[in-house]
Amino acid sequence: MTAIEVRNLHQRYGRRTALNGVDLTVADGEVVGLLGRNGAGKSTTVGVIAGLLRPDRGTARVRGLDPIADRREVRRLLGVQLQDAALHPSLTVRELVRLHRGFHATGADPDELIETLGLTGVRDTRFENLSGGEAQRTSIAVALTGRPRVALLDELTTGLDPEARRHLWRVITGLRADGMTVLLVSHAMEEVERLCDRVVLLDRGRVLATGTPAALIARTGGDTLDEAFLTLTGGAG
Ligand SMILES: Nc1ncnc2c1ncn2[C@@H]1O[C@H](COP(=O)(O)OP(=O)(O)OP(=O)(O)O)[C@@H](O)[C@H]1O
Repeated sequence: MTAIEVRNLHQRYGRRTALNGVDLTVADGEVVGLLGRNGAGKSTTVGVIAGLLRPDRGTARVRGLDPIADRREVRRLLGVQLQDAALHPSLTVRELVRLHRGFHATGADPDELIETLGLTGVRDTRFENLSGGEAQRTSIAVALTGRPRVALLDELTTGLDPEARRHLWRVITGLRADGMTVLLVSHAMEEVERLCDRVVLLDRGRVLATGTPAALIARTGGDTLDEAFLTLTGGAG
């Protein structure tokens, strides 16, 4: 079964072309990194897959379902963590996780999830008073409340301290072992090398390269994914 299938996506914002024919496939159980320079079109792609944005052209499918036409079914399958998630500011971490858990017929135990994300110490703190990293982890907890089969994680660990980042990598590795599929937007190449089976590199709204991290490194003749990224996007030197 294909978890995510994106075909020929085109999206413009006014005169700016954000997506210019993006194709992307994520197999069930795969962890795929979506990489690219700022403005390459990663969040726009995620927005289309999440059903938040109707593309000008092209299609997105989540386990064969249309994110807009089949919104209810897709919501059951999909967990979405967005950059700068706007959660209700005056609710506490625990209230937020419980509230979102209530949107799903089945799902994770809220207190277990709070513990897993390392948020027990701030579970009674309002969202508006959390630190950046705590707010980020709360948005991930909210994305995982329904035990999604497919997760879209947009900048999973941006703004997290090194310990929290490593902790989260272990969380994702564990969820993956349980069969969760992940599309991970990331600028952190170490994270991508550790977590991802495959990467899709976007550049100016097109797929520039795709393959395993090791294959991209080999293809560019460098030693690290950082170098491969810079070589492929023309940013080296
Ligand atoms: N709502 C919008 N209105 C106008 N332009 C937009 C809008 N959203 C995105 N864009 C533009 O579309 C392009 C792609 O943006 P997108 O957010 O998808 O990039 P990204 O790869 O996620 O970038 P980043 O790494 O900075 O998060 C950018 O040029 C951006 O300025």
